[in-house]
Amino acid sequence: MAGGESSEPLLDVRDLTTRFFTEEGQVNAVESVDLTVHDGEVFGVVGESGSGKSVTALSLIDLVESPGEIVAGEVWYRDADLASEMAASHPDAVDGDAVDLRRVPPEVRRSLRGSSVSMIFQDPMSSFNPSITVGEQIAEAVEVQRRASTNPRSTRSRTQGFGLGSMLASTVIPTRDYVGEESHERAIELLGQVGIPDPEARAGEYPHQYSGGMLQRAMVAQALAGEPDLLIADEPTTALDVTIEAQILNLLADLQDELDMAIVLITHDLGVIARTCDRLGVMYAGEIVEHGSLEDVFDSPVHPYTQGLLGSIPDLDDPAPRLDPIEGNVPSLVAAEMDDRCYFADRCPKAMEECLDKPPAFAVDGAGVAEEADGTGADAAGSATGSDGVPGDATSHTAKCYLADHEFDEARALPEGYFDESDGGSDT
Ligand SMILES: Nc1ncnc2c1ncn2[C@@H]1O[C@H](COP(=O)(O)OP(=O)(O)OP(=O)(O)O)[C@@H](O)[C@H]1O
Ligand code: NI
Repeated sequence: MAGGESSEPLLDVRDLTTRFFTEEGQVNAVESVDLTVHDGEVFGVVGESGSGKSVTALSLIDLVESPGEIVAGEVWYRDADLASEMAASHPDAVDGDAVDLRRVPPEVRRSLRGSSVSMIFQDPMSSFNPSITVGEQIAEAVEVQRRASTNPRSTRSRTQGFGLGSMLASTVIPTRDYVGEESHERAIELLGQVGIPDPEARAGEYPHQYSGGMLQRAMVAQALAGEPDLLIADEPTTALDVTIEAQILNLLADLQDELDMAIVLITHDLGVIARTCDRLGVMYAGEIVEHGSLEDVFDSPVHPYTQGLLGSIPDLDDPAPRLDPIEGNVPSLVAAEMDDRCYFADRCPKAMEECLDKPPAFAVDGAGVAEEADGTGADAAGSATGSDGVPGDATSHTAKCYLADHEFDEARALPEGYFDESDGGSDT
C-alpha cells in the first residue's frame, strides 16, 4: 500500500435512521442521515434543540438505548487492520479498508470505543465517578486501552463476553489493582497535555475539586487515553462560560492538529461552528438539510432554514452569538404527526407547492445537478446521473430543498396560513 493517509473518508455514514418506540408513538429522531468525516478534519453538526444531533452522535458509536433503535443505515469506518480481520468472517461488512460497523458483531463495535472512536459530552460530571480521583480514572482508561492494544482484536472477538471485550463494553471499571504504574504516569501526562496545571497534584484530586472547565479538560484527557482517530464531542462547551469555552475549543483544535484526530463537533451554536469546523451538516427534524464546507454553507446558504439560522447571528465576532429562534415551532418527530413533506415548509418564507413533497438532496452547484434518491430505493445510484458531480457525493454542497435546484416562483408559493388550517382548525 502507498503510505500516508488515505483519501477515503475515515467515516462514511449512509442512510442512518434511528427511531424511538415510545408509548406516545414512534419518534423519528434521525432520518436517513448521510455524512462523511475525513482524516484530521472537524465536521460540525448544528441545529435547534430536538433536531436529532445527540441521537446521531450516539448512533455513530452504537450507544442508543432502548426504546431507541437504529433501524437502518451503514457506518463505514476506515481501519485497514480491522478490515482484514473481518474479511473472511464478515465479507459483507468489508469494502477495501473500510468496515461497516453496523454489520460486525457488537463486541467488535464495542472494542473500537475509546481506542478508535471516543466521545465527550456536555456534562463532564457524568463521565467521572465522584468517589475516585481524576488521575485514577484516567489511568484506568489508559490501562483498559493498553491491555486492549496488546491483544489482537481477533483474540478479543473470539473471547467474547469475557475479558477485554466485556471490560471495554461495560461501565464497570477495572479495580485499582489492574492499573499499572505506567498507566498512572500516562494519565498525568495526558492531564498535562490538556492544559491542567500541576497535573501531578491534580491527578490526586476528586472530580468535585475541579472547576467546570478543568473537569472538561480532564474528560478530554480521558477520551484521549486510547489515542482515538475520531472524537465525537456533543455540546462540549455549552455549559461553560465564554472564556472557558474559547479555551476548550482552542484545546480541541490544538489536539486535533497535534494528534491528527478527526472531530465530529455537535453544537447548537453557529459561532462555535464558524470558529472550528471545516465542513458541517445542518440538522432539522432528524435530517441533515444542508451540508457542505464552512465557506459554502456560510457564504451561500441555500436552505431557508440555514439562512434563518445564519440570519440570527448578526456578527460572528460577537463573543456570544446566539441562535435566535426562527418563527414557528420545531416539529414533533412523532411519526404519526409528520406529513410527508419538507418538514420546514410550515416555517418557510419560500414554501412552494413542490415543498408538499419531500425534497431529495440536491447538489447546490454543478450544472447537471446531481440528484440523490432519498433513502430507500437508492440502489440504482451506482451510475452517475448528471454531468457534474457524483450522486450523493458527501463532500459536496447539498441541500434537501427545492430552492437548490429551482428558482423561487411566487406563483407557486403556498398561501400564508396554509399549514395553520391543517393543524389548528379544531376549536370554535
Ligand atoms: N430516550 C428517548 N426516548 C424518546 N425520544 C427520544 C429519546 N431521546 C431522544 N429522543 C427524541 O429524539 C429527538 C432528537 O433528540 P436529540 O437529543 O438528538 O436532539 P438534539 O438535537 O441533540 O437536541 P439538544 O440540542 O436539545 O441536545 C427528539 O425529538 C427527542 O425528543
Ligand atoms: Ni443534544
